[in-house]
Amino acid sequence: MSDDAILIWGAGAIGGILGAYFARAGHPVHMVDIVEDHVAAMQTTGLHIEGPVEEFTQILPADTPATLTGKFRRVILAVKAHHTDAALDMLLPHLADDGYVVSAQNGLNERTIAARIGADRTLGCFVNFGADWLEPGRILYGNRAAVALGELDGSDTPRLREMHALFSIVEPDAVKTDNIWGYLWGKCGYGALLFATALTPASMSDAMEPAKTRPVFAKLGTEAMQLAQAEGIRPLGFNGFDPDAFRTNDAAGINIAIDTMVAHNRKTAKTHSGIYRDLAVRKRKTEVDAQIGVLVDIGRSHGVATPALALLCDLIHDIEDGKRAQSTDLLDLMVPVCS
Ligand SMILES: NC(=O)C1=CN([C@@H]2O[C@H](COP(=O)(O)OP(=O)(O)OC[C@H]3O[C@@H](n4cnc5c(N)ncnc54)[C@H](OP(=O)(O)O)[C@@H]3O)[C@@H](O)[C@H]2O)C=CC1
Ligand SMILES: CC(C)(CO)C(=O)C(=O)O
Repeated sequence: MSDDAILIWGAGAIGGILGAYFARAGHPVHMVDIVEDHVAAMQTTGLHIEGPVEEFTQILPADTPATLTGKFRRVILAVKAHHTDAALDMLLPHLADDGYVVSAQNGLNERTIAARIGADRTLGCFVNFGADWLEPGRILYGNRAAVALGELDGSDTPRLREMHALFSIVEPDAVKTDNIWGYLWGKCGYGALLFATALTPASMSDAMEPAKTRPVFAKLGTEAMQLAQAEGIRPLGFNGFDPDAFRTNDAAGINIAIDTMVAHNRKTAKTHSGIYRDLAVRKRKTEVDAQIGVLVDIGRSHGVATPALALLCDLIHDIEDGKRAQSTDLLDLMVPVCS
């Protein structure tokens, strides 16, 4: 017998918001996280969601992977992309035989998950709302933004409709799509721009706006969207990111897209990306290998050079390793490769 609860594996910024909203709406939810104080807070005083979108506190059943028991049919994975494999090692003993995993993450994690459990047990998901884990039991919900769910083969299934209805509790405009890979690749392009903003201490908007370093953002987006094309994917846009403008290297279209993304991110209480927070606040490794390194590898497999993405990867590694400090100089340093 499997447990009817929705298992949220990784109850940080994204997983925490999903779980709190689902539970408040009356759905059975079970949270899992490796941070013991956070698990204790969710069980006792509750998970506090704060910020401009909504404020509420939700007490939630929660466990660490070590104390969890039972099998679950519906699992939402929301750990950082470089923790996907380790989290799968821990969660698979709890996945029911007829169960499936939804990846509420950035990157192409659905490939990793599908390789472990099969594409038929993997549901695709794209999230672009902004959130920060502040401390045990406290999450900032910075802004609403695009969300999409889809089966990896584009089909419409009862479980897709069920998950779409659940995510619509959090984001009423969530989309049920037959092209989830298009959204995931669109986010790979936007994600590359976010990594570039994290080379600097500036907010996402302040880092992206200046004319002199726009060629860096233009080139990163173009490399990523040309890779999507090489993979046979039709990338999709959202919240200002315009994949076609980047793919075709249309300077006017890219400028409009950057202006729109800057305006979108001026409205969030989450001023800096998750990458910035990993580097500057949490002082830990980022998802760069799992998000940008993967793109460089995909480029190599197609014989497509990705000099800007490769340099971005190196610079983020240098910051992680303490060899360089976050600075707008690092964007300047990328300009010659991107012009
Ligand atoms: N935050 C945001 O605004 C957005 C994030 N995303 C993506 O969503 C994904 C999740 O990010 P986010 O919620 O910000 O990350 P967080 O770090 O806030 O949350 C992840 C949580 O999972 C925990 N964790 C790590 N490994 C395991 C494990 N093996 N088992 C259980 N729990 C584990 C982490 O602990 P610890 O901290 O100790 O590692 C942390 O508490 C990422 O891919 C991110 O890029 C996408 C859109 C927006
Ligand atoms: C900025 C954001 C929230 C997308 O809007 C993101 O995906 C991140 O922080 O990595």
